[in-house]
Amino acid sequence: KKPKNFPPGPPWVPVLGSALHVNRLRKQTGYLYRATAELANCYGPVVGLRVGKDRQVVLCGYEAIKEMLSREEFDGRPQGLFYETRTWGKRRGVLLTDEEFWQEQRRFVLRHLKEFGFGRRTMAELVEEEARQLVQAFQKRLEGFQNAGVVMSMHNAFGVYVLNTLWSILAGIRFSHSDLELKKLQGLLTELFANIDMVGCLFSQFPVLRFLAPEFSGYKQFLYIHQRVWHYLKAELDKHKATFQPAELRDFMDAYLKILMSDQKKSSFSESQLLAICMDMFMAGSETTTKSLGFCFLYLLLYPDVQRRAQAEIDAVVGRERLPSLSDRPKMPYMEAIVLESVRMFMGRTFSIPHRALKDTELQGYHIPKDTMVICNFNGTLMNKDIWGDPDVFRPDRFIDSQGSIFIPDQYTPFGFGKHRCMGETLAKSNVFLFTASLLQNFNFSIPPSSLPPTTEAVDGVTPSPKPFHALVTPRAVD
Ligand code: HEM
Repeated sequence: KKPKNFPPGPPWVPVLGSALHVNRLRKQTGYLYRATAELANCYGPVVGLRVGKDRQVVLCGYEAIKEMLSREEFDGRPQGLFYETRTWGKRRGVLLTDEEFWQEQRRFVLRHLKEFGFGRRTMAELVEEEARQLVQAFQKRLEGFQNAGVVMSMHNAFGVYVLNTLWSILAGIRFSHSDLELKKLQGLLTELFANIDMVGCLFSQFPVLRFLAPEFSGYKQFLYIHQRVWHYLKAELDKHKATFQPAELRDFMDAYLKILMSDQKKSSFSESQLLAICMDMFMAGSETTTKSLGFCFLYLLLYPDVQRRAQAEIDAVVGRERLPSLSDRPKMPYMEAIVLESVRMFMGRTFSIPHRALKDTELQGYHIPKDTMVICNFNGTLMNKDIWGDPDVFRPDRFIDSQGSIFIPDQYTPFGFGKHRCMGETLAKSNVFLFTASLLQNFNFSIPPSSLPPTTEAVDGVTPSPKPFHALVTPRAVD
């Protein structure tokens, strides 16, 4: 039964709630974010749903999103089977935990990512090294083809390089592009991301299905992938333990191990929690950044004039003698605006990570009972015509004011805000900036001859991906 004054939405039927209605709309529109945006057109910016056992409220307007993200009673994260299974039987990590446990762990992670986690090398050096490797890999592919160029698959060109910046910080590891185990793992994660949604999946909404239909409900595959990830991380942790030197901490794993060995550690610290943090970083950091880069290059193909303007800026600020560095960033507002616009195009097609009401409360005048899942549909802000005018157009200029400086409207919140704000924003933006600037400095990207322009329709999932696309990559002529 709908609670009194619960946000408006489609009718609830026994057991299924509004699941069939939402599913029908999803099939019609192709995406869950579009289905809920349609519901917002019908019922208003705060939509109330029930999907199986989950009571959900989807927010599609800036006012509602701002209110929810800035109020502490919405700082919970959902509970239940799905959130326990993903961290091997108990809710752990930093991505989907809450209250005191999460506060302690978030504080530790943030401090060590800043102070120590970047290790002996700074984050700038790490990202610059990966950008150099990326450019070299492209140059190698082009060897022998001179000016004719090579047609390359672009939607998956960045995964290993993004992962390397993250993994160097966490565990001091750099993968080679051909590492087979890593490729397998990345493939599994991508598959998982395409098969579940931000709001869970069939077995989390209808838990009995894990017994009745373990394969159909996604439970079996979910369990399998998370076990694979666990084995992968555990093997690394064992290596760290075997070579650990308390006086010479190498990376985040070492810093955490040191705390685990101290007498004063709080009860939220454990070895499984360390593995869960690594997995969360893996999941929150690699797919998001890689897909933002994917959308970035998709739009650069579709908007060659944006590419030319970026290259003119790179030539003027950096020249052609050295690769761009992060210290060039403040002098390159157009490149910075490309980063903001690419992330808008990516996050404008999805939701935030779900929050949970920690107590009975109100939001925008509606009653929200304790434990309701509350989720932001960023499509309602990042792709809103009233805010952006032409949201479907890739126009970095929208982030540049009349003085030529970066201007970011309040409604631009792809990293969330409030207490759960993204922990990897700086790293993600640095990666997108430097990888894109380094490639554009050296190559031109165009639609391959006799191919149609790539579609901007995405593959749905936890986060959207560009559909596979190719670019003709040619070396830039040196003047
Ligand atoms: C373009 C890339 C990225 C985007 C668009 C993005 C976006 C977000 C969003 C919307 C949230 C949820 C905020 C909320 O629940 O209110 C979030 C949380 C989070 N992100 Fe990111 N993120 C990105 C990259 C990264 C990277 C590279 C890392 C890791 C270094 C990371 C780690 C996290 C973590 C750990 C959280 C959970 C924070 C918490 O609940 O306290 N993210 N991110």
